[in-house]
Amino acid sequence: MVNQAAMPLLTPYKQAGGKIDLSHRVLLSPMTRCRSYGNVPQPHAALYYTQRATSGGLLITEATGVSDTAQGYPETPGVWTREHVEAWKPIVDAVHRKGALFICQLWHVGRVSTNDYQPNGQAPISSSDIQITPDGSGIVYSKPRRLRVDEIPQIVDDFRLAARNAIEAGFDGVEIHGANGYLLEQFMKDSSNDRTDEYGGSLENRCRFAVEVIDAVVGEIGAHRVGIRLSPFLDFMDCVDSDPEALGSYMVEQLNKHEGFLYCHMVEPRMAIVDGRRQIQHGLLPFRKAFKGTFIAAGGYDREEGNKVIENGYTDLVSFGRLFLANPDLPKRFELDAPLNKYDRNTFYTQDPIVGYTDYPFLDEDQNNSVADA
Ligand SMILES: Cc1cc2nc3c(=O)[nH]c(=O)nc-3n(C[C@H](O)[C@H](O)[C@H](O)COP(=O)(O)O)c2cc1C
Repeated sequence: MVNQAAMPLLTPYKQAGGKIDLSHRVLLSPMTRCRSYGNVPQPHAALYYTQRATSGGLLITEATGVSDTAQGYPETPGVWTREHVEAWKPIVDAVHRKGALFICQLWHVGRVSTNDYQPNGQAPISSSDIQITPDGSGIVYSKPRRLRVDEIPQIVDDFRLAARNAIEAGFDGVEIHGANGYLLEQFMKDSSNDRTDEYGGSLENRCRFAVEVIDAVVGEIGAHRVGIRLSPFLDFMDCVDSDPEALGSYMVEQLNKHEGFLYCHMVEPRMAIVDGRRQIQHGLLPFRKAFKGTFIAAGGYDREEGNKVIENGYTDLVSFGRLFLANPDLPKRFELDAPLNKYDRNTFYTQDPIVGYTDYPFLDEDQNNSVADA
């Protein structure tokens, strides 16, 4: 039998002088699951996350709201009230009992929302009043309201307090959601930011809000507990930048100013079709090279591609989204090169506490062995 335990994804990783000390490099990507009724994390989340927790693993939570204006999807969790903190505690404890690190992703949707999700039915807030163009999916996001300069410190402070709350709930750190077209990106990218004040125009100005959030969160809980997720190449939610390399590089420079920053987590450009096959474009190398700390790559990875990018040093760690959603024992399956459960898109964002959430099957032990020996 081949000794597959030595495969690159399953080798340990230890961050020099930092918190990350892992037995393998197969991370759970942050994934919104819409099962936190009334924004309160539920006991079924403890089962979902512990199913995916391993000793020496690292999990990132679904995006978690920093305030009552941060919402744009049904039943997503928050971390801005005492009730939220108390509800997270047993979930975090359960994951820790399995020996995994657990990071809370902090989120503000900005304009990816409708008035129905907002307090008093007000308009969602954003960097501008540019509405997301309806894409035929049936969802129409509301026209946002441009934040005034004097309102921005309050939003920055919401991130700071949410980070403090996450630490109080027991999380090992936070990941600032600076990706996928949400509020931080609405400021960073030039398609969604038409401001003419100090938060718009130049790259430095467009990144000012994100940098203020990073600085405030680092000031509150320490750089060693703060990571960030960025997706300079993506065009989700109409957020596109005309120079993604410059944007990503500028942000990495800002992170490097914080000695011991927890990690930089970046999402690949969209998959390209090459010779009829979907391929990852591997656009993150310049950022990986420039960033001084732990680097996480995400977006389209599987066992083969994940092993490749660890082996050639393209990244330190890889996060897996849909494959981990559907395969609670993903590291085990990778180890055995076992077949994977298929994910069901129809239940990604539904509210059932079990179906499509905690009912994806684990490998049966006998099947494990036969696959490993094959
Ligand atoms: C159901 C679902 C929910 C997601 N929610 C989030 C989220 O809350 N925060 C985030 O940064 N990305 C989110 N993503 C993106 C994933 O983290 C990941 O980047 C994406 O699925 C690509 O990786 P994959 O090919 O491994 O699935 C979500 C993806 C899916 C499928």
